[in-house]
Amino acid sequence: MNNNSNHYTDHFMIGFEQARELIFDTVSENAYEVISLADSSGRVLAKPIQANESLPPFNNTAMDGYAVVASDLKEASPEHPVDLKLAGITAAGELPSNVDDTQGTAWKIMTGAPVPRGYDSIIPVERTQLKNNIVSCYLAPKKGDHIRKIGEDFLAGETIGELGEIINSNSIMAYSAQGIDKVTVFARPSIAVFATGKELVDDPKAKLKPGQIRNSNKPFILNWLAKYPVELIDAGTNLDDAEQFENDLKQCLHNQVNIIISSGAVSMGDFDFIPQTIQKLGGEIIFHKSKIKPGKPILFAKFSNGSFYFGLPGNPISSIIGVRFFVSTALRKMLGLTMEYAALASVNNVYSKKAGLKNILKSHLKITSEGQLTIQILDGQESFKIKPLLRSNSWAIVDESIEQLNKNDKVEFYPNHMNWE
Ligand SMILES: Nc1nc2c(c(=O)[nH]1)N[C@H]1C(S)=C(S)[C@@H](COP(=O)(O)OP(=O)(O)OC[C@H]3O[C@@H](n4cnc5c(N)ncnc54)[C@H](O)[C@@H]3O)O[C@H]1N2
Ligand code: MOO
Repeated sequence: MNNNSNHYTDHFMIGFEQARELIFDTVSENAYEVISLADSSGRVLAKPIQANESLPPFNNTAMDGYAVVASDLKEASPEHPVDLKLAGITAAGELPSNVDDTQGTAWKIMTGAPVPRGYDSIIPVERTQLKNNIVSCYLAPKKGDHIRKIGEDFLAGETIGELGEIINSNSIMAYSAQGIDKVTVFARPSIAVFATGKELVDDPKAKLKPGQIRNSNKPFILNWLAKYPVELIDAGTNLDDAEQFENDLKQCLHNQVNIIISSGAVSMGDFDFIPQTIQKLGGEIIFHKSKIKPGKPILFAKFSNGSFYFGLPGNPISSIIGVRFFVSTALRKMLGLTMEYAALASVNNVYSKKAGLKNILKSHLKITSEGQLTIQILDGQESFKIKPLLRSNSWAIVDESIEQLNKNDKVEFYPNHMNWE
């Protein structure tokens, strides 16, 4: 029998929201680094970005057509065209020579070309006819028609990227339009992932011996985290060898890995060596056990070198909940993001649970033909059941006190992945 130190936490289980807030408050933001814009998709801005230049940088035309003086064409209509003298032609990328007297003239101009000084509107080429250098105009334009004004999109100096914003393809277009090729972002947190359990088999080709199962938690955890800007370390599978684990953990601490994750060995079993090893190496257990099902025995600890530890319960669904809701919270803080909040959907089936723990349920969220968000609580909620995940795209969160959900009740939910756009 081991002297499991987590007995003392049996009578105290931290609430789900409280645990996540505590993680968010305990963890600090990562250091900054400057990277090239081309490599920045999915990274988080650590410094705001200002527009270098006004855009458009000059007044230009939105149409292929003629720059004209609107007051010359007041009487123009499809039945009574007004003739103007052709004064010149400019393509996009060219600078027009300016005309002294624009009155009574038109300047041929292509989309994107600067509007020559003295003209105040554009008429599209299809509303005109050109013959012998005379432009017949079939339209009375309003002053400013089809002119894209200097600075109408961006003004030099305005903030176009806020601290904590995630860079996506849209931001890459905007920053490229500004000649910005470097961005300051939060450095990727390093995350080491261990699986523990003597019963685990990593080799997919190996035939299972009695008592063995395949390791599914580690592939999930590595894959889930790979969608975010992190540096992943597969720290191996520990076959319940506490001494080996102690050495591996020492190595992680020596390398100042930001987040260390293990699945398994945090509960009440004789080989649940994670809490003791953490304490032996000077780690402070901040909480062990939360009022949730599945995932109750989750452990969060910190080390004086700045590394954080998440001991995820070994049952597959419990380990998912550990990364989806607890590790993710630390990750968000390290990357300068805000906490995530749940959204609401209407339940479309009846679901019963015991009062006491907050349930986090495998669910299928969909948009109905009426445009409503509905959520179905899936069958097979036990924490060892993996198959329902194949239908599951979200997690419904049902409060401690609730014993039954009825059709059309509102329930909080989170998608499987954090919104990262
Ligand atoms: N006496 C008690 N027993 C248990 C309690 C309790 O409060 N009192 N809590 C139960 C709950 S809830 C959970 S969750 C588990 C958590 O246990 P551990 O974190 O110690 O995990 P293990 O015992 O190592 O494994 C649990 C279960 O999960 C399977 N497993 C483990 N790792 C993997 C992996 N990488 N891939 C796939 N499956 C994995 C393992 O074979 C076990 O079946 O404790 C309960 N017991
Ligand atoms: O709560 Mo354990 O995490 O149900 O399987």
